[in-house]
Amino acid sequence: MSIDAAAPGPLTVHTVEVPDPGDLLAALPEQGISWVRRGDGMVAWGEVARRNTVGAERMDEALLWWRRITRHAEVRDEVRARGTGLVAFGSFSFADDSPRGGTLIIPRYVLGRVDGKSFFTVVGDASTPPTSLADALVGATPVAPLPPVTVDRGDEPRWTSAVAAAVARIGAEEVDKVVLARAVEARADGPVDVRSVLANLAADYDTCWTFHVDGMVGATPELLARVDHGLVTSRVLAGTIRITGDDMGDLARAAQLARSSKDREEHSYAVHSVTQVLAAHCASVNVPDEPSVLHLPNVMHLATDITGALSTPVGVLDLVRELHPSAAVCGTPTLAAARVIDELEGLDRARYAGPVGWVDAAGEGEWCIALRSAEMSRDDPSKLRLFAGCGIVAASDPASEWAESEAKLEPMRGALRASLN
Ligand SMILES: C=C(O[C@@H]1C=C(C(=O)O)C=C[C@H]1O)C(=O)O
Repeated sequence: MSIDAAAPGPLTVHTVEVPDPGDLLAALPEQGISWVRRGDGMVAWGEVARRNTVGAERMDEALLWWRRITRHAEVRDEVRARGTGLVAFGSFSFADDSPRGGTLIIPRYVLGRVDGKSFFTVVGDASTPPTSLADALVGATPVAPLPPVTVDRGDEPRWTSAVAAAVARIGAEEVDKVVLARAVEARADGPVDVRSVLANLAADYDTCWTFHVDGMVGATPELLARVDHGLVTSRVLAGTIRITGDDMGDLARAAQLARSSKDREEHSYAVHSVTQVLAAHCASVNVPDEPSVLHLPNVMHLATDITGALSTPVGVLDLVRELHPSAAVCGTPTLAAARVIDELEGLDRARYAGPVGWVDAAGEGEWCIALRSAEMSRDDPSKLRLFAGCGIVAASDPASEWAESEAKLEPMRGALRASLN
């Protein structure tokens, strides 16, 4: 089943090079789209068309729609770099049965910077007059400062008993690994301007992808799939410790993380699930023998960058469809883990832990997993729902997993400058 926006007539797309705009997020009008990492990437605003889908076929339907539109578009691309020409941004629910489904959005304007080149794209139809960047920004409102925000603490006994139940199900050999998540409500004294949240996330988590697509906002470290000139890359994260601020102690704990058999086991499931999918589409896949340790301001993760040269004619969204849900956010084996999640979690994850990213007309693009994130309420701009989850294996301890989930909530709580309720 799908909810279709009227299919637009043939689109005309024009990308030009522009002088470096400086801070991309500072240029973003209210409610815009963000895909920014280390200061580069894209911001986008206005909406030419969107496709909302729900159900198990949500990504397939969105992809078909996208292919139909790109086939008919007239594109004049004077820059020819990553993200230029016609692009769509999207976000999809974690679960097949989530009413939040998924969406692909074609924005009217895209401002981007990649490899030192800045570009501006305008999407319209044959009757759209030429628009400069300055024209496109007319009427943009200044960023509203954040009102005071409080965040719930969450129900520790309930969640830790779900973790204990998951450990028991693993002990009973029903699953090897399962990822359990939880959500906390954030409430502000007034409307939250997503741009101040994005600015804080980008400042604090520069190496993560600071995203905002269709009300889903966050700074994720996990790359599900990037396709660039036929080369596919995926960054698998699984196995986590929190940063304490004591540098020597944290370094020792990083070394411990790299040796920990519990974390290595959790990590290997996630690497295996991604490698299997990529191997079906690449002549060879490069998987480092040992994971590295990724340092973020709040946590450290075991990380493996998997790469391959595509040997079948698939695009990034085909890969995303096959990779989701990876063992990093669901578990192993996938179907059994999804069932345990359904039974123990008691949560609609909505777009959390689902794919978020962008795709271009050639099917290339970059998609991450929507982690360290929050869903903004559609009805009330002063409400958000923050999510975090943890991979549970046989050796998991419920209290440590709670502490880990707290650390994973930190990016969004920090970006909201929230106090605990
Ligand atoms: C589920 C989350 O993170 C995932 C789970 C991890 C783990 O359990 O070690 C690490 C990174 C992510 O793959 C989250 O941030 O909410």
